[in-house]
Amino acid sequence: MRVAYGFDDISRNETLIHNAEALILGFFEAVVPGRFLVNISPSLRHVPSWFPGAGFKRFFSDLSHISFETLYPPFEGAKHDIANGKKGNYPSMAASLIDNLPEDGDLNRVEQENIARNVCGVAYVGGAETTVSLALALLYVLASYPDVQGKAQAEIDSVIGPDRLPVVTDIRDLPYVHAIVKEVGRWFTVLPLGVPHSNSEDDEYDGFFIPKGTIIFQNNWAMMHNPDVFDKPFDFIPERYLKDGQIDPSVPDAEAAAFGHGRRICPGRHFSNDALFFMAASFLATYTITAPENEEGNIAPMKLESRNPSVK
Ligand code: HEM
Repeated sequence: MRVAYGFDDISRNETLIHNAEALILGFFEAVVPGRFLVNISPSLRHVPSWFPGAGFKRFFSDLSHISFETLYPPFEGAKHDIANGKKGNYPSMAASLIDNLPEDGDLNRVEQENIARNVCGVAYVGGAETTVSLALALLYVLASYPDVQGKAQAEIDSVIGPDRLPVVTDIRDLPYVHAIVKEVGRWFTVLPLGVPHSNSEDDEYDGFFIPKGTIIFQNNWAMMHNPDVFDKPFDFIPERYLKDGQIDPSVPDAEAAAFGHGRRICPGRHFSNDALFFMAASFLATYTITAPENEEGNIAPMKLESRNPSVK
């Protein structure tokens, strides 16, 4: 929220977070092939919304309302803040895009403002659930693998010391923490089947004919857990990314598949990698993450699960 719009105000953020979550859940429900009969029989789009079986119309009408609420109020809020000289304490995408908009009355103003609004909205919606999900996975693995956590803390103690907190540029000097970030992205694979695509022309792959318009899922999870590429793929082993104590760039990381492929590959991957490194290094420098204890004082089993069937 702070990166997209520069907002720090928790109560203001709560509404926006709530709307964005509802939008993401709705989006992932909507893209499930066959979820709505209208995808199979497009003529159903002509039936009125009160007609039995036309629940999809109400679903999309609600989603369109949530989409409006997610896109417009925060951007208008950022514009209002800037117009009133409140730039916020941190740089934000909205602040820099709004600063560069053409003057009111310029012929390009409406189009450029639309683009700026959508860029901020998509960055927030696309980045929030995914990065938060990966951050939870990070806490889970740190609590589950105390030896990994201990090695990372020892690295931070020896490189950074007790007098300051780590920053993003420390990544070069903290290869073990960097390897944890790479391994959690591979091991967890936030969007296991990516985002569905469709081919615009007939195609053939490996002897299979793929007619135009086929819905295609990428099995990113399988690529990131391929035993021919990764030894013990289900184990959490940051060391697989290290060679002679440094990051080994020849080992495929999340950027090889977990962020999608081709020209629609996730544009937020570098930001997300940096954000996760920053979180990991900050947690490790200030806390020791442990699994919760049950009433008898024993370690309670943990389960990593998400409300969203597509984002783990
Ligand atoms: C752990 C974090 C993230 C993961 C695992 C992730 C994963 C993905 C995947 C799999 C896609 C679909 C790519 C495809 O169609 O093949 C995607 C698209 C996208 N992501 Fe991310 N993402 C993450 C974080 C972010 C962040 C932080 C941002 C923005 C700041 C972002 C913005 C986007 C956008 C705008 C798209 C749509 C791109 C397009 O369709 O052209 N993502 N992401």
